[in-house]
Amino acid sequence: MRIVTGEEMASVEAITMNKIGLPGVVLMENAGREIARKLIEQYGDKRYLIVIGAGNNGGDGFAVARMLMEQGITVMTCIIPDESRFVGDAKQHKRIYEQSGYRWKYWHDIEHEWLEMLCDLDVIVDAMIGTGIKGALKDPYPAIIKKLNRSQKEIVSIDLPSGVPADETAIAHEAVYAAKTYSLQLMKLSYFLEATKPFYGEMEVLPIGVPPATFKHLEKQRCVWGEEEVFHSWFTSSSFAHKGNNGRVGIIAGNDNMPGAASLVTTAAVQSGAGLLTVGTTRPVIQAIATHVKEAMFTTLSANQEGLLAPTEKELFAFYENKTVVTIGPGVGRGEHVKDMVLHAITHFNGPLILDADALRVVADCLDSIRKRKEPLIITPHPGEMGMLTGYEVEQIKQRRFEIAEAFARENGIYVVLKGPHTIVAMPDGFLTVNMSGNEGLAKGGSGDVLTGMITALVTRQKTQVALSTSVYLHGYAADLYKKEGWSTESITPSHLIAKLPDAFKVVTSKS
Ligand SMILES: NC(=O)C1=CN([C@@H]2O[C@H](COP(=O)(O)OP(=O)(O)OC[C@H]3O[C@@H](n4cnc5c(N)ncnc54)[C@H](O)[C@@H]3O)[C@@H](O)[C@H]2O)[C@@H](O)CC1
Ligand SMILES: Nc1ncnc2c1ncn2[C@@H]1O[C@H](COP(=O)(O)OP(=O)(O)O)[C@@H](O)[C@H]1O
Ligand SMILES: [K+]
Repeated sequence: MRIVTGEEMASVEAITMNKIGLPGVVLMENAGREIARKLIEQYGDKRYLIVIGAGNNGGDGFAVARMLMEQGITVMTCIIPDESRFVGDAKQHKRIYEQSGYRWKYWHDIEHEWLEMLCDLDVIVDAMIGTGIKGALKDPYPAIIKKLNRSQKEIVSIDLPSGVPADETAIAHEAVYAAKTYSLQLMKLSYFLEATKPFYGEMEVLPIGVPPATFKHLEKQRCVWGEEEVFHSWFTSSSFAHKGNNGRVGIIAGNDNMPGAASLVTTAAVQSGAGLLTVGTTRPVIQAIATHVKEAMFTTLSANQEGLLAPTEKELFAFYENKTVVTIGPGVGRGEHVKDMVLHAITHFNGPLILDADALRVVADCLDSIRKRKEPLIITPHPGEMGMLTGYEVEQIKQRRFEIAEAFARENGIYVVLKGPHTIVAMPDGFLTVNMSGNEGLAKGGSGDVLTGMITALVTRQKTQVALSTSVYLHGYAADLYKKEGWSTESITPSHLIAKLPDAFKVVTSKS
């Protein structure tokens, strides 16, 4: 499922109409039929108010109103702008509605009896503004939206909650708080942002007949990576595989005060299929974790007086030998020692390199070396770490996460896993995948270490993009499985996630 901005949606619709030859009125008819069908399925024979704006979103509203009325359902249709404002497909659908014998009223004529009207209606359909919103909301929309939001009625928005932009533009005005949003054909980007998602309520995508052939014309390709994609992209190990085929994994993690991070990343990698795994860490960390990570081998790396890893060049070269992937970061602590180690791996390790947690703090200083690197480099920042890398405030990262992740991946030729609800994976060529699994049970120290372990294991056995997007999906899905079993999200810990991986991984062999 693709994710688009308003402009991108308009561009695929334009190709549908102008090149493929499917008229806009037909798309609008399809939208009306799908939405009316859904409304009847969800709410049945209730009393509806359809609130219509002057653009094509309003045109959808006329189509929905007509189709509900054709079923004998009670509908009150009201329009906000002067009727002369309707043009094109919306004008055509207004005409079809009127020629079918149905009536509408002006909003300003019914406004004074709004409170009485509320007693006689159950569902409000918001067909005021969709992807065509421009700038700050103009009168009378803010006041109308306030009224609708206060009505305590079920509001269903067509395509977008009116007032919410489809893209990453911040909203500084009123917007409809919908109980449900029926998004037309493709998902809109603002659904994935913390500031705008709450306006959507429950979101469902309804097909309106835009041919998939048009999607390849989209300049930016963004997709949801879910169960279907995980299943179809998975490359199964051969039954003749030996441990060497499943990756010789090296993880540099932990410090004397943080053995837990090393333990979580390692256990998650083992549980995700790593063939041979070596942990490079301090002696005390090895003593602390060796008994419960039985499958791992250990290499003692030098530490400084504070118990932080400070491996010598010789130790690092020896560590890279025969490794098909190296991961650096979880629990390594902060300090100069980290920069030396990370820069060394960027320059001298000839394989996929994953940088996480404390290792990310030094990435901004290593960008010249990163750009020269040939093998894949993967970073896994949360918004705070992404802020450090790019110089943006955390709030800016959250608001413009698609744009920032994509730009950073492209400019530096790397893979960016920008974590948080709806984690984004950005590829060096600008392709983005977005995750829909996971819940607030993951918002705990150590969850990121588990994800990094999973990525480490998968990167040597799958295409890099598949390994990253699939790890992110399964990581969140493991948390969702607990929720489905009735666990409270408070009780889900990173260790539980690892214990659930065998169930989560069932997705790669069979669809539920
Ligand atoms: N034939 C088509 O073009 C199709 C369009 N579709 C629908 O059309 C929508 C997009 O249509 P449009 O591009 O006409 O745009 P919209 O109908 O989403 O919005 C444009 C209308 O909103 C008003 N508006 C914009 N910004 C405003 C602001 N800040 N304050 C107050 N009013 C504002 C404009 O004056 C105009 O009347 C989609 O969301 C979808 O619902 C679908 O029916 C598919 C077919
Ligand atoms: N509310 C949430 N919903 C979904 N996923 C979440 C949520 N909060 C955190 N996560 C996920 O949990 C992980 C947390 O990683 P991170 O912040 O690096 O934690 P840590 O450094 O403590 O391991 C990421 O994969 C993130 O996407
Ligand atoms: K709308």
